[in-house]
Amino acid sequence: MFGRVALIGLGLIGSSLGHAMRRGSIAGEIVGAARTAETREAALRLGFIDRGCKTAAEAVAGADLVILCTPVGTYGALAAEIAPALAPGAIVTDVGSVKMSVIRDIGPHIPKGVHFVPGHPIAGTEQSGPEAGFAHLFDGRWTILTPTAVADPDALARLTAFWTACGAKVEVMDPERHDMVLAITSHLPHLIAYNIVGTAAHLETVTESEVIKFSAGGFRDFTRLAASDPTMWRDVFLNNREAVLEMLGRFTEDLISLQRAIRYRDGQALYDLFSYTRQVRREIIEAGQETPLADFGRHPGADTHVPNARGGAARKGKASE
Ligand SMILES: NC(=O)c1ccc[n+]([C@@H]2O[C@H](COP(=O)([O-])OP(=O)(O)OC[C@H]3O[C@@H](n4cnc5c(N)ncnc54)[C@H](O)[C@@H]3O)[C@@H](O)[C@H]2O)c1
Ligand SMILES: O=C(O)C(=O)C[C@]1(C(=O)O)C=C[C@@H](O)C=C1
Repeated sequence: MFGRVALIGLGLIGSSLGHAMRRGSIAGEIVGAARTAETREAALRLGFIDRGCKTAAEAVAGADLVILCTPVGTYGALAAEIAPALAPGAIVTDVGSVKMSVIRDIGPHIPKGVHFVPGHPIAGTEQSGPEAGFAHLFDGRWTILTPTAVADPDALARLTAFWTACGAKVEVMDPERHDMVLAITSHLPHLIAYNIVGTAAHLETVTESEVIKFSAGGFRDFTRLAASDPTMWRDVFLNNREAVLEMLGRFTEDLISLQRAIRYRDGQALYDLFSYTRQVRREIIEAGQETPLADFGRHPGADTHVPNARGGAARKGKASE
């Protein structure tokens, strides 16, 4: 499918892509860029690259497809570094968890004749580094592509075929909508996890009690998310600031409603919400995670107001409507 693919960053996502490319015989040669010899050696030993380079500029020379797999805060400097070395006709893409900032940071550096199509696989774990990857990470999961208005249709089609060959289902989305959707479905859950684990750990320290030792399953589920890579998530929150703050505002309002329901012993309100959320979970499982992305944000009785794919506004009413 591609003669030479350059992976910039050989952590969880870079290594998983390398393994997936091997599995599907997608690339003639996989070149990987990592700053440390230790990472390059691990990648060669694990067999998901053919050649390791110390710099990104070295790795992209002669590549037909270049995939940035580093934290989103690095993209501007990396794009500036690789720009002069990119081959004419190459496709540059990324896997970053935020899309507006990626377009802002990479877009201006892309030379004429090189095609830029941003992307984001909605698949991952709390692990990081070259040992963390595996070939089936993307199987049956969504990858969202957010081409700009000037994107080359052929490059978009080739990248769609690439992700499909890696096992993913592909959806094209407006980058602004992507950032709003992911703010509520991925970024906020991580923020909540970081916060609750931090609060519990602090409580344990100040009360000198064994809060964490006796932690229940619910708390342990949060600790998995809260173990995710600090650099990656720092960059996500700094680069999806507006959308996360918007969703955090809505979340806080809903949390205060719950607080009031508990204070005023409004069991019906609690029961109604918990029944609804249980149904959401069942629908996701029944759909085998195939719940359309456009369906997020439904809430019983809520006047949920979600920007639609064209940047306009789509109102969603009660779930039963
Ligand atoms: N972890 C997930 O669940 C997940 C899922 C989807 C997308 N993403 C996105 O994928 C990207 C990579 O995340 P990951 O989970 O693979 O992280 P990771 O920490 O496992 O890997 C990132 C790698 O990039 C390297 N790196 C950092 N700066 C670099 C630079 N300037 N030049 C070269 N290498 C550099 C790091 O040393 C590390 O090996 C991020 O943009 C993240 O937002 C992550
Ligand atoms: O499953 C996990 O551990 C993840 O955090 C993966 C997850 C997510 O929130 O679903 C995290 C960040 C991404 O950009 C995409 C996927």
